[in-house]
Amino acid sequence: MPFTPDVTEMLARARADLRMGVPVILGNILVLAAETLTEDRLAHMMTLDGQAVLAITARRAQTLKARAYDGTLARILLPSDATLKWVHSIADPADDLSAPMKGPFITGREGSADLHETALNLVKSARLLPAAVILALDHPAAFAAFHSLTAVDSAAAALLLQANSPLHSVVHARLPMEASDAGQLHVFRPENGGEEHYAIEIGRPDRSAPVLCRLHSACFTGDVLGSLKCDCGPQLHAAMIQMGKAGSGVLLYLNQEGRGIGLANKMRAYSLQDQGFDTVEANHRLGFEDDERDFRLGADILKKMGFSSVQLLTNNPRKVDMMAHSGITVAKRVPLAVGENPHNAKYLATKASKSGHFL
Ligand SMILES: Nc1nc2c(ncn2[C@@H]2O[C@H](COP(=O)(O)OP(=O)(O)OP(=O)(O)O)[C@@H](O)[C@H]2O)c(=O)[nH]1
Ligand SMILES: [Zn+2]
Repeated sequence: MPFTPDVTEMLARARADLRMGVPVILGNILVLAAETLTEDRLAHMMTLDGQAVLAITARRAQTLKARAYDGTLARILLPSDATLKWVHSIADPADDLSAPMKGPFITGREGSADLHETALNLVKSARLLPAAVILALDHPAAFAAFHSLTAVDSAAAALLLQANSPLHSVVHARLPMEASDAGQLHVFRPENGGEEHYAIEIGRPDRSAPVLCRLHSACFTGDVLGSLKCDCGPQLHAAMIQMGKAGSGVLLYLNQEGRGIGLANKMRAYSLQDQGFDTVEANHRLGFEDDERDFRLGADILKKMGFSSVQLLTNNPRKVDMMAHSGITVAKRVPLAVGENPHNAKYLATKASKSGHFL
């Protein structure tokens, strides 16, 4: 039926619901994001039949010393007297150092954890802390209808959450900039209701030759505020100036703030960095991988714009590999080492030693 939302659209609703603290139904489980859970909803859930669990990633479980029987995740059984503070202290590492004794935890290993994994991917895609309170329901459809909850087919959701959503060009217009007065800004919108991404085209690059290209991930703190904690702002500006001088180039501005964890989680990571953890350790303590970005969308945008070969301005080997795997030839890697200062020297050293960045 043309008016009925499809699974992609239901997933977008589910993301919005979870961000507001509204539970959603995935297959036969009830999912509540730990970050946005409220006292009322937790209390109501505890009146329902069944054993609720708090699903966290194996990364977070490692910090908490909870057994992760399910590979990528752990299912901590909710005790009958579980409080909101208990849930939050497991999901959020903010007070790990001041209140380290959180366990011992009893973790589940019965049955499949596939739905729990999909639920965590959904919560991550909503840019929330990767932790969810989950309860299996006997009659999910009736429960969803009674409480007006968004219900999503779990198998289709699992596939969609792994896939790269198709992007569509929305508009492009002339934009004279300091780096070049022959600029154009293109806006691309994904079908899944996620963040838009931008391409800044400088000059009229020849589509049949390798274009000077930068794949830049959004960094509000570095790009806009001039933060000294990273090198993003200087890299953005240096790349634009280099393209301006060369007379042509394309800069992809991908809205993947905080290496794909979102600004709120990045600020949580910064707080942990102030407690002494490096950029990679901070992501892990929050329950994320080092880098949650999907660079395939950069290759998609280039193809949509008619490019097949790039001279890539980067120090990140993953970006080079992804281009090659996605059918874009990297004719040359152009190093982009700018913006080192006393505040970010350790951050840059960690990227080189732990993430394999070229120096
Ligand atoms: N999670 C997290 N993200 C960070 C931190 N510092 C910077 N970022 C984010 O890291 C991303 C930096 O992206 P890029 O400029 O593409 O940098 P890169 O992956 O090092 O690759 P190149 O600059 O191309 O060499 C941005 O999304 C920033 O918001 C941090 O300490 N933690
Ligand atoms: Zn940055």
